[in-house]
Amino acid sequence: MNTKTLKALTIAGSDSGGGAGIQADLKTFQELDVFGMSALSAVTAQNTLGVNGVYPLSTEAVSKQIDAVTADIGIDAVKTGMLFSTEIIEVVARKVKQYEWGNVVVDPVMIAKGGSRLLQEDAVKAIKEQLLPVSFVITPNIPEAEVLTNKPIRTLEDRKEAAKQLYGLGVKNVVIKGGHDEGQTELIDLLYDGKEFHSFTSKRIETKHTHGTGCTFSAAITAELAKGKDILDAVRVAKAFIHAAIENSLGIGNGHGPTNHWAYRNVRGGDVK
Ligand SMILES: Nc1ncnc2c1ncn2[C@@H]1O[C@H](COP(=O)(O)OP(=O)(O)O)[C@@H](O)[C@H]1O
Ligand SMILES: Cc1ncc(COP(=O)(O)O)c(N)n1
Repeated sequence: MNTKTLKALTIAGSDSGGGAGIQADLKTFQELDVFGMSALSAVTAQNTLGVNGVYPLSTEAVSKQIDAVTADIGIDAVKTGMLFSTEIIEVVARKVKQYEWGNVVVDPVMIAKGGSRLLQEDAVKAIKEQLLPVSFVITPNIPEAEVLTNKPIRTLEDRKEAAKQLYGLGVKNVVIKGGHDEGQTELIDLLYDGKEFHSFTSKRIETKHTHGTGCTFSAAITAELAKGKDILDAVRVAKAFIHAAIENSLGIGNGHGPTNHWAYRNVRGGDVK
C-alpha cells in the first residue's frame, strides 16, 4: 500500500462556472486520489454560455503561489492550463527549471469553446521556445496544434507530422486530441513518444456538454504521472476518465455544460480500446 500522499499542482485560470480551469483540474486530481493544489494565472467570469471577463494575475502573484506550494508541500506532477501572456509563461518556465520538475504537462489553452481568447497571440512563441523544451507532455487539440505548427491539420497523417514537429521543439511526448475532428463518429487521440505512435480511440458522444474536456483530460494525465505511471498508462486512464465524464454529463447551464468529474469512479475503465 503506497502510504505517500501524491500531490499535483495546476497552474491555470479560474473558471467561475466550475467546469474548466483549476476547478476541473482539482476535481479530477481528487477523483484520482491525488492531493490537488493550484496557482492561478488568471480569473475568468465564465459560465456555460461563454466568457464575460478575463482578469490576468501579476507575474509576482503567479510566482509567489508556486513558491509557496513548492517550499512547504512539494509536488509529484504539475500541469499548465490557461497561461494568458508571455510574461506568465516565462515565470512558469523559470520555475520548472528552478525546481527541476520532471512531470510537466502542458495543455496549451488558447481559445475557450465559446470563442474567447485565453492566450494572447504573441504568447504562442513563448510556449514553443520556453515551455516546451522543459516539458514532459503537451496535449493540444487540433486547432491548437495547427497554431503551434502553423500548418493545417486535416488527416491523421497531418496529425502525425504535427506531432513530430512539436516533438522537435523539445517536449518528450505529444498528445494531439481528436475532439475537434468534426463529423467523425470515432475520435482518435494520438500519442507520439519520439519513437512510435499510439492511438486511443473512442466513439464520439453526441452532446453539447463538452466544456472543460481538455482541462479534465490533461489533469487526469497529470494525476497518473504523479502516481509514477508511464505516459502510455497515464493517457489510457485519462481517455477512460474523460469518456465517462462526457457520457454521464450533468446537463448544467444553458450552453456548453461541464462534464461529470465523478463519473469515472462508478464506471472505471470506460469505453476505450
Ligand atoms: N463528443 C465527444 N465524445 C467523446 N469524447 C470526446 C468528445 N469531445 C471530446 N472528447 C475527448 O475529450 C478529450 C479532450 O479533447 P478535446 O475536446 O479535443 O480537447 P479541448 O477541450 O482542449 O478542445 C479527448 O480525449 C477527446 O477525444
Ligand atoms: C479558465 C479556463 N481554462 C480553460 C478553458 C478551456 O476549456 P474549454 O476548451 O472547454 O472551453 C476555459 N474555458 N476556461
